[in-house]
Amino acid sequence: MTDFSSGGLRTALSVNLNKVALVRNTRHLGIPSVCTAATRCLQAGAQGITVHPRPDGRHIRAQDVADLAALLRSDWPQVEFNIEGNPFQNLMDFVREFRPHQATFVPDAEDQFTSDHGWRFPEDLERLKPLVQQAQALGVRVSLFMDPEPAQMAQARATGAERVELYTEGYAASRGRPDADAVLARYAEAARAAQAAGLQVNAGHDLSRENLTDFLRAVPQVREVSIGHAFIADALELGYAAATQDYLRCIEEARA
Ligand SMILES: CC(=O)[C@@H](O)[C@H](O)COP(=O)(O)O
Ligand SMILES: NCC(=O)COP(=O)(O)O
Repeated sequence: MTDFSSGGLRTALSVNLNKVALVRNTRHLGIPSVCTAATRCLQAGAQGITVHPRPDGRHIRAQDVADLAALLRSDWPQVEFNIEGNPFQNLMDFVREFRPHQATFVPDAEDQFTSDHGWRFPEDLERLKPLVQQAQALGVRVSLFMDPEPAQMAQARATGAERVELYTEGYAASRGRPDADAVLARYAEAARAAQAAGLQVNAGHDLSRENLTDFLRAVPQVREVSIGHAFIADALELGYAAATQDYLRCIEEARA
């Protein structure tokens, strides 16, 4: 949950468990467990759990979503559950069955290597509206996965969605390049445009311990970062608890 206690906004850390499931799926032994991973990260202070149950089941599968929903409902009721996916594929089935706190609409093809673009407006506006309404009628907040384009944010809001998630691969890839400052400024501009349109802002994709603090210092009022690939890579070396604490420290450093 976002913490307003100090008057400022503390960005929530939502751990994406896709890659725990990816490793688990390489044997029929049930380990590593996504529920154990979630428990360890939440015990260490993470504020949310994110999963992306892709149609091909390459990592997170329907049973994982069911198990995590039950775990959070029973043991961690204050923790945000965020389910990502394409609402024109299998996402709405999960939204209807599990009613997560948030559904992140991602325009991925079924066979896509990984998420690599956001929604486009006006092309996607009319077809997204009814799905946003369906999710919200179930009490589910909707976040739209978006490229950092300020001019797209007013129409993103016109879908009825409450949030956008800025797709941050472009930021991560720009680090160390001559245009890095300009790229980061673009993300800040996109966030301000989103907020001016009445949207709250999340961020994710290729965020890491190396790039997270600078991003949050430059981009205002980010409500939630969802981090998976780099987080799980760090957890393989440090353990879930130490990795969680490192990422929480990165978030805190951005507030200093
Ligand atoms: C939407 C997004 O950027 C990520 O959350 C996505 O879940 C990554 O998917 P993979 O873990 O399958 O690469
Ligand atoms: N929405 C981004 C996410 O959940 C995880 O992306 P990544 O950290 O695995 O690139």
